[in-house]
Amino acid sequence: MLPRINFTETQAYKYLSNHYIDVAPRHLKEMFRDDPDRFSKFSITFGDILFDYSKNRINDTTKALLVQLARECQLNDAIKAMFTGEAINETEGRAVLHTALRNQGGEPITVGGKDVMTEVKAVLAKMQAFSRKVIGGEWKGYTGKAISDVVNIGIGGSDLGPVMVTEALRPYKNHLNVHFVSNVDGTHITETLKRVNPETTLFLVASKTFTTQETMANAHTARQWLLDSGASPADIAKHFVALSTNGKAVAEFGIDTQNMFEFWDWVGGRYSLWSAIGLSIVLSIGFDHFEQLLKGAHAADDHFRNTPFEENIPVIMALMGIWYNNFFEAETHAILPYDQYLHRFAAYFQQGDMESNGKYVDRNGMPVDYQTGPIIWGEPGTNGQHAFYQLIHQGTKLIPCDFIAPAQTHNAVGEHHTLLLSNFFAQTEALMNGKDEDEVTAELEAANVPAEKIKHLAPFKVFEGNRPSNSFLLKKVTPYTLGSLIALYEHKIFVQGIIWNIFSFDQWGVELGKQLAGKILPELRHDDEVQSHDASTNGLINQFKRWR
Ligand SMILES: O=P(O)(O)OC[C@H]1O[C@@](O)(CO)[C@@H](O)[C@@H]1O
Repeated sequence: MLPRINFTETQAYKYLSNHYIDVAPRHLKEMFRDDPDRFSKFSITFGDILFDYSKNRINDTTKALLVQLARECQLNDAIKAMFTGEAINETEGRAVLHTALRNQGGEPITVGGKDVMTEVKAVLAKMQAFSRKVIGGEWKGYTGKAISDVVNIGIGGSDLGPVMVTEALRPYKNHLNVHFVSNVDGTHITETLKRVNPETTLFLVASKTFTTQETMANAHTARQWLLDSGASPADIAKHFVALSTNGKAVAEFGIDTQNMFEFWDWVGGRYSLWSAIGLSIVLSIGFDHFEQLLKGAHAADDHFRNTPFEENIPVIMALMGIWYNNFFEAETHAILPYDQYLHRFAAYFQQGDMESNGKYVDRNGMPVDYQTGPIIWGEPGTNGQHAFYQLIHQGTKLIPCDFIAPAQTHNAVGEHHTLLLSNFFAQTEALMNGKDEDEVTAELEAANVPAEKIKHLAPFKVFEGNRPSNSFLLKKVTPYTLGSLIALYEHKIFVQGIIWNIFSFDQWGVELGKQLAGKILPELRHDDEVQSHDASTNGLINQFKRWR
């Protein structure tokens, strides 16, 4: 069982609350001026990843107190509980073992007295064998042609991870075209089916529960599309495989369970890309690269499990986030990858973080009286600079940012990468240093702006600075480094959930909307006016009926 500690009642929290009063007014510019070792002190190199957290509003005391907070919240015990398969997802009575999916250590990991590594390895072998047949052209469609296109039908954790990884690792992709359909909006499946040939298309129905409304609707539409194209029911097996924990529902859909790639209840949907849900990744980049992704994640697991908190990247990431979330009252956290291939990285962690820690009830079942999970958002740089950086630089909200960039690009054209990286370095420097009134005035004078205009203009051109950021510099985005980076973020989320005394691995909050949609659906299947809801919902539904 996970500890039940209210972090706001710990000694560390009390010290941090007082410390905040001292350190909050200090400017990062002064902190760097007063401590020449600041960068070396507050950065960690982990393989080909440099994590620089020196541009945070902290000093040695802050770091020590935050680490003490982690200790007082018994984080070590919680880490052991997760890695050893304890049922830490207590409301669902499940272990949380996405780490087992990428375990390279060879040691057994038991759930319910059974070593799960046997099954994990068996499914990986099945994925490897299957992908070889599809990529190699041995797997044929109903007219005897090789597969050219793969369509992953899934949503949430059965979509976002595969999308993010296949996009991030585009430089490693093979000849197969991989498509993703997630939304129940008919546009998504319609626009995708326009682009593929039924004879050479393989559908992956990706659903842990195999009951998700959107996925089942899209899968049935795809199945009908195949039949309408001339395939027989017997041909379904050539064009559909299932990625699921629910063999019964897979069989009921009409997919041969021989064509099912299994995973297990101890794999959370938003932590499932390492499992059979990752089959679209394997088909896109090949099993060997997928294995590198797993190995990179395992290396991060090792780092997280065996490194003292002071030098532990996920722990430091988490504690920085708690410092802003619970002491500076920041409400969001921006993830800004300076790498176009990582354009879905922030979206992936919107689910990963917000579905894990968007909770208001603590592990005792009581409403919390402090802030829990932040709002995660972000877009690639440099595009964000032309969209929302105005607010980050000069808005009234404090927005802690993670900047991520590769030292080496996969597309060395002209000096594009140098231009990109110059912006990557400049943005965190600008956020930290800002530009004071003297500097603004000097610039305007140098530009021969008349004094009375300078007086009027200067306030709008001053940047307060002192706006915090983390920087992740990767040597290159490869399957291995990407695997490590994703796992580092996963463990950050875990650490924050432990300290906030919440359960990070269930998601009861997604159920009510689904439940109500299930009640409204039959009301939309006829044209009679509805009066069964509040005036707004009735009004909306009835106008919809008049207009459709
Ligand atoms: O994989 P499946 O069972 O179809 O669930 C899809 C997604 O739906 C949820 O919102 C849970 O209902 C996410 O947690 C999950 O990743």
